[in-house]
Amino acid sequence: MNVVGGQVSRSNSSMLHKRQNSDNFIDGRWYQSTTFTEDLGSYGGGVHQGSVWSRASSLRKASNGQVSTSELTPSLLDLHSFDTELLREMPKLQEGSLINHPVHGKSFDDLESFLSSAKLVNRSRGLPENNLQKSFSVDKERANNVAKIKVVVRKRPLNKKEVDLTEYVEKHEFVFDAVLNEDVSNNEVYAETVEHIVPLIFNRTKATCFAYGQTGSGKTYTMQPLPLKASQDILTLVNHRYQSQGFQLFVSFFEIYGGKLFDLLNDRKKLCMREDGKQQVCIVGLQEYRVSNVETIKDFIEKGNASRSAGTTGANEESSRSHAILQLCIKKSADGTESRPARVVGKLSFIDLAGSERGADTTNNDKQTRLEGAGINKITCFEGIH
Ligand SMILES: Nc1ncnc2c1ncn2[C@@H]1O[C@H](COP(=O)(O)OP(=O)(O)OP(=O)(O)O)[C@@H](O)[C@H]1O
Repeated sequence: MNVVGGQVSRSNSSMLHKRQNSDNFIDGRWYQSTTFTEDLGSYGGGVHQGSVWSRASSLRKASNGQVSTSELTPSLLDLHSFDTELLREMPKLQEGSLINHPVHGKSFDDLESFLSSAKLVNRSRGLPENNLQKSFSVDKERANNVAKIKVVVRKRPLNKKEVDLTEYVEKHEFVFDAVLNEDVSNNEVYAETVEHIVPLIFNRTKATCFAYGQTGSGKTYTMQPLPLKASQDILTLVNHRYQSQGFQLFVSFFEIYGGKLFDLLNDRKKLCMREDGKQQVCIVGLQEYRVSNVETIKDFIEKGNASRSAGTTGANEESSRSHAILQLCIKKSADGTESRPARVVGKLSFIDLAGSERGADTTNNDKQTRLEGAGINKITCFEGIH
């Protein structure tokens, strides 16, 4: 693999960090990438058939905590992820209608206080104080796009059916935040991607981790252990650092299959996705469960995984045919007790995307599998979701 720029390698592993170049198909192996985003507000999104969509510039939080307008580097893309809010089912809702509902926890109120207290608007644009209000609506919209993105590529070992085609592979250069070789364990993947984000969700942060890559590249293998490890760490914080502060952990799990939504923790009940007046995506009828011990979470995750739509493709015998979204939500009531309804404080979303499929991977597939593939590739664009 070609590498340019500085590298830092872990003393005890083959992890390589920062500014590395690689192919989607390198050294005869397929790669999948894990992307992690943190967001201060709402989410939108766009991933277009293997490439991450980015904007030319955005507000970005610097290491000193200030936000500045800057060009995005290739390794820090302004990708919107998508977020969901739970909505109780309402019998009179019409298909496709917009609905208003109390947005739990965050959004513009929190963001406004964040922006004004940090004087982000003035600092980032150099405007006089009295222009602050005038420019606020523009900045509010831009600040909603504030995102930190980390893109990590993991290389998997060849399987028995694969041959090493390294010498025939065209070389292309890409830049990632980290590249994890085939001897890196799932625990190390967790440490590299999710672990440091967990404490932030107790502080009004919503974050998304998703795996993206071709069918058979190892997305499910990589993603499946992450929510359980994150839950363990969340519960440790709830029971120790935040003991008696009224934080509660909730889990929900659903999939998008063939353009439809199914609740994986509620007998695959069909769900509706809607957008409210604040462009928040709402999953109507999705069940979420309060969890307070790791065993229960493990059971939920296993149950959800067992309910996922799976099939066989030319490239993967046990291919996920759906996009699966598992959310860990931290809530807290206003007074920290359980007597009042809890509101969302932060959320961690894990998205195991169905594999993007090349035509070459689907030549042996039957009609249903090909239609699934077309649907998967279409939905991967997240059109209509954000
Ligand atoms: N890092 C790894 N080490 C060992 N085996 C791996 C690794 N990554 C993936 N595999 C194996 O490769 C096969 C394909 O992996 P997986 O099902 O996770 O791919 P996928 O990208 O989720 O595919 P699809 O999109 O079709 O669902 C599985 O048998 C899995 O056990």
